[in-house]
Amino acid sequence: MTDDRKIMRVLNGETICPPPIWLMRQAGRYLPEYRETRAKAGSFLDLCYSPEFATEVTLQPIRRYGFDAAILFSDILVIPDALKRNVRFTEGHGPEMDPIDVSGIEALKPDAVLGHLKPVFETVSRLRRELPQETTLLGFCGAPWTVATYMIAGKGTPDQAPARLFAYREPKIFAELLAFLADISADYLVAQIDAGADAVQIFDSWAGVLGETEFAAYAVEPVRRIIASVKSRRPKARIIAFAKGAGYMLRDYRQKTGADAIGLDWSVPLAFARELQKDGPVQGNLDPMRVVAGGKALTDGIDHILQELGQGPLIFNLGHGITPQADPAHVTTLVDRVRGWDRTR
Ligand SMILES: Cc1c2[nH]c(c1CCC(=O)O)Cc1[nH]c(c(CCC(=O)O)c1C)Cc1[nH]c(c(CCC(=O)O)c1C)Cc1[nH]c(c(C)c1CCC(=O)O)C2
Repeated sequence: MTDDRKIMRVLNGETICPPPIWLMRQAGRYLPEYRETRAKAGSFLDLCYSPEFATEVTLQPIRRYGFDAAILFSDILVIPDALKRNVRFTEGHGPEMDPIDVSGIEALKPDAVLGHLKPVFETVSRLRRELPQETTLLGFCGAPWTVATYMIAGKGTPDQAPARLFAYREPKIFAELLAFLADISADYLVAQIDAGADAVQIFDSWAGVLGETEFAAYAVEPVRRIIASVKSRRPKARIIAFAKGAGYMLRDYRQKTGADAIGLDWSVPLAFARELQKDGPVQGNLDPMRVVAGGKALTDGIDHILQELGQGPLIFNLGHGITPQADPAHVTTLVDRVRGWDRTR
């Protein structure tokens, strides 16, 4: 019997025409209904830890656009929050937390993490009950490198220099931090899968600031460790790995990490993406600014991706998260255009 979840079929290597679609950050501030629920929920973390509100905002983009996947509403920084790093999201500042040092890393304990994240698993279970059967439910976590960059700087910085510097000065303790984060992230993903997630995505949003040697040690190795751990326990788990900005270093990223599909940002040339697609499914890679611009910038960008990648296993997505300025009507145009694509035309 064929699986009616199209995204799961693509993750298993099938080519589907037109390709299934979801958007990174599809639940978010560009939607008026999100802003309304967000205002009711209290702080951003309150929203993440409220199964009722988190379920509601996850479902909002599914109701509006009928995307082929719903992504659990949460944040990659719930892991440092569960590690008691005093994470806060203040209006206009982006995420902040207490910066960690060597002694702070040595004192980290995994024990209370999964207990703290119980409301997230409750959200996943509710979602699986409420979603249409054909909608793939995606769980996620941040890649250890990306999570560590925020933990060390205590915030996002333009090129995450504090974490790069820390890694050069303290390579041993830094590697220990990444291995620690990899192990709790693997447990976290397994718990999401057990609660009802069909597949999971690992977000390495800051992979692109790493040099070659560091990419191997800090981006590839910890993600490989997570995937090996998850797959040893849940062999049917399907995993998408998204290393933003990694460029040519993606050439053997799938093989080296064991990911089923790889996410591509918009800077990846489509000819190179086609090479990567010979080894398995790819996901991406429309520039989110094309969705803000609309018009010909939007439709040309969509058509180019469909022409170049539509003959192989593709999950249509953006190359990074949709931004608050995007017009919800442009998203309708995007979804209609992808769904209306006919490769024989
Ligand atoms: C680096 C990163 C973070 N969080 C995430 C990443 C990796 C992906 C990426 O690179 O975008 C992942 C994330 N964050 C959020 C989701 C929800 C699911 C979805 O994709 O719809 C997911 C998958 C909600 C969110 N996470 C955040 C918001 C906006 C906060 C709000 O609503 O007030 C949302 C909807 C806050 C957040 N969280 C983070 C930042 C840097 C910010 C501030 C930037 C911003 O405001 O857009 C950390």
